[in-house]
Amino acid sequence: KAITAMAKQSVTLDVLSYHASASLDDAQRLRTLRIPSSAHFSLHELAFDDIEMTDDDTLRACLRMFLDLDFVERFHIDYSVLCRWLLSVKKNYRNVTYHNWRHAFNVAQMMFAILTETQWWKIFGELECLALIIGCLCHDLDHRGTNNSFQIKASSPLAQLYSTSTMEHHHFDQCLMILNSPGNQILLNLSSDDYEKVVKVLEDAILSTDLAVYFSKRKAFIELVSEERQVTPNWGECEDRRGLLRAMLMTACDLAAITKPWPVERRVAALVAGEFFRQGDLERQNLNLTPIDIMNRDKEDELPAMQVKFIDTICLPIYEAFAVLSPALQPMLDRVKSNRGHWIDLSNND
Ligand SMILES: CCCOc1ccc(S(=O)(=O)N2CCN(C)CC2)cc1-c1nc(CC)cc(=O)[nH]1
Ligand SMILES: [Zn+2]
Repeated sequence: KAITAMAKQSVTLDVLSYHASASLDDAQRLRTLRIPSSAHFSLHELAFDDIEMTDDDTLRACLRMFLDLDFVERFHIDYSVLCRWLLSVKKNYRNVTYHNWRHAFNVAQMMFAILTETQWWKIFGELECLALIIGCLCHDLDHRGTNNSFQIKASSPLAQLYSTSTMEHHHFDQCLMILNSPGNQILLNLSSDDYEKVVKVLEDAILSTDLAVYFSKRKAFIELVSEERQVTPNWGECEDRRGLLRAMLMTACDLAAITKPWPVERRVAALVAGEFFRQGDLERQNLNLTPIDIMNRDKEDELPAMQVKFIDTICLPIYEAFAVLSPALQPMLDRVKSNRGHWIDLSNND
């Protein structure tokens, strides 16, 4: 009991140093910017690339997504509160190599593109779509560039709080903290019933981004897809099926760099590797441990082979299932396969 309280205390201190709310004038400035169309930002593209965008562009693109999904009207979201909330979310991502604001933004854009291109937004309804988009933007909040097993090995304050899905529980904590911060309460005008529902879907969505949770749910999803072979209208009626599809959607969006054109995938894989190798360095220096291969700089030349394994064991199953559910997602599966070819070529050169 004392340990938990102490851990909570030290995490709170740790988190407080990082829980920052955006400044009023930042929000004021964002609020006055013109918001271009989703076509201008290519937000409906499954092959979307944010490389040309400034940070301001990413914030305006998020405002565009909220406007086009009709969230502002439907949930009476105060526009300046929405601006402040977006800035606070962005501010609570750290400057790490991969798990930063840009990753969160790309995951949210992929969710927007899939929900609209497949018309699945009709299955989930506005409340669950709101929770999914908020969940994508918040799903890696305050990530330190180290994974769950590092937290346990380092017995970090977070690991003392959460022994499973350590980081994902923290991301959800941070998400709620920002949603409940004065001036950032975009859900303020929801009925208490709707608020409860959004928070429940939000928690499931963020916890679903733990690959361990994906592995535990994937079998049921693939079996369901092989029976149904498409998203029949009655998918919407069954809460469990909707929950399963939401969980798989979060993973599909979280890993979506693997489905992008080769120049994008190659660039993002380098960021993932950079963050993994940094964790490996920390494990050597601070924990006196030999890092696992994927985090071991000395095994850098095995990276293409690792990506092929990543594609075969984690990515292909989910994007194959999605391509069965909706032909609109076939291009994602095609690009995963062509990226696999590039990684195979690179693994033969070593
Ligand atoms: C690019 C640097 C190497 O990157 C990887 C190496 C190995 C594997 S793995 O499938 O064998 N596996 C995953 C589950 N771990 C628990 C054990 C290791 C995955 C990646 C990888 N992960 C992501 C998601 C963050 C993105 C990405 O592009 N590549
Ligand atoms: Zn993520």
